[in-house]
Amino acid sequence: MTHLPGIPVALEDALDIVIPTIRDLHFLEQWRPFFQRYHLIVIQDGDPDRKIQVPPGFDVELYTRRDIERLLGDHAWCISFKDSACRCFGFMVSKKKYIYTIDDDCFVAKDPSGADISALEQHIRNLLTPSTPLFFNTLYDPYASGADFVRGYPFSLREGCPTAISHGLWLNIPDYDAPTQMVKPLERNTRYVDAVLTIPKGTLYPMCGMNLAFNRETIGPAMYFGLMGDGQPLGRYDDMWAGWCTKVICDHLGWGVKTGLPYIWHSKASNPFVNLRKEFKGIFWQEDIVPFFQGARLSPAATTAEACYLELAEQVEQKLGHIDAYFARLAHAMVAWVEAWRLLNPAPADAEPAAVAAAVPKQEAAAAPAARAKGRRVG
Ligand SMILES: O=c1ccn([C@@H]2O[C@H](COP(=O)(O)OP(=O)(O)O[C@H]3O[C@@H](CO)[C@H](O)[C@H]3O)[C@@H](O)[C@H]2O)c(=O)[nH]1
Ligand SMILES: [Mn+2]
Repeated sequence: MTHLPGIPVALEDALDIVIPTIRDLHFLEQWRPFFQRYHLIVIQDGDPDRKIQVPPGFDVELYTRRDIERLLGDHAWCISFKDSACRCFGFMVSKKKYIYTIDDDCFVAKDPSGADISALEQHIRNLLTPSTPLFFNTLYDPYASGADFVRGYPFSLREGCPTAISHGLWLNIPDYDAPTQMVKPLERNTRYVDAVLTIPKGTLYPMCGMNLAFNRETIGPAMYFGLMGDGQPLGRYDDMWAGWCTKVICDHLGWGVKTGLPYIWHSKASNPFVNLRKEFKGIFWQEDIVPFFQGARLSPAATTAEACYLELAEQVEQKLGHIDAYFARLAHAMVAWVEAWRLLNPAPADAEPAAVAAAVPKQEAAAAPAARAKGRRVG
């Protein structure tokens, strides 16, 4: 990968890697050259007493369900259990400016030349260069080396917008929904497309959490992966929910979302029948959810991700509550998430408090346990 002047190839002091897992973490061995210099936050889902194997030499902070309950107290209910959505707890406990999240069945992919892809380096490049959501550049990423804005691109727009999210893709097992997986069980993604695109303002997209990086200081408070898994009617829409909420907020606040490079190698196809059971309500609910987000409007007073998120939570309850009682619970969970984010990331003393108390339903409001997040150091 050719170096971009002024863009660092690593951000070990400014980026944490978040991994949700129900498995041993032997996959890290292949990422060692790329990840060893970073702090890893592992969210161990399922049985908190299971001892997961972590290869030696990594700087790992491990959190189990028991830690989540301990640190969040009565707010812990908003963090999903038995679903990869639990990863968002890692976003909350991190203290770094950037987050990279990856699944434990994702490995280092190779580009067409056969070279290992430095996924993290490409995500850092995507995040540290501007996005172009207001006007589409037909030669893809104008900030990439060997590319630029094409003729007719307004010069007034060439500074671009700050990038909030970098959405990477996957070779081998594509992130298909269960019905598609069932009719195309043998399909593998072998196409390496050498492009990074800004998703235009006003356009939603299906965000996958498998290979994702974002600016935690800007869009982090809205990167809630919803109420999924155990006890919930929905699964495998965790990243979709976060993607729809954050895209509406990025559009409102003038931030950009990029998709494309880097690729990782997704090695394991999860069971399509289990996936269908998790997804099926989402498959028809999303025909109402997507128009809701397409029509969502935020007020000019909402100038932070947190304030935007609370406005969205109210609209979710008002406009999706008729579909199923789940959406009122999800709206309350969105508010509890913001409250929990505040518990672990208190705003600086001179910051303006955004009105939350009014939005938090009494039965789910909670005493604020004094908590500086501390997981168990492993490795
Ligand atoms: O209950 C669970 C199940 C899994 N995990 C961890 O989450 C990731 C993803 O799990 P897996 O690779 O088995 O599932 P996929 O279907 O490939 O995941 C993709 O589908 C999306 C649905 O949420 C998800 O965003 C994608 O990642 C692994 O690290 C598991 O260990 C878990 O923590 N809890
Ligand atoms: Mn997987």
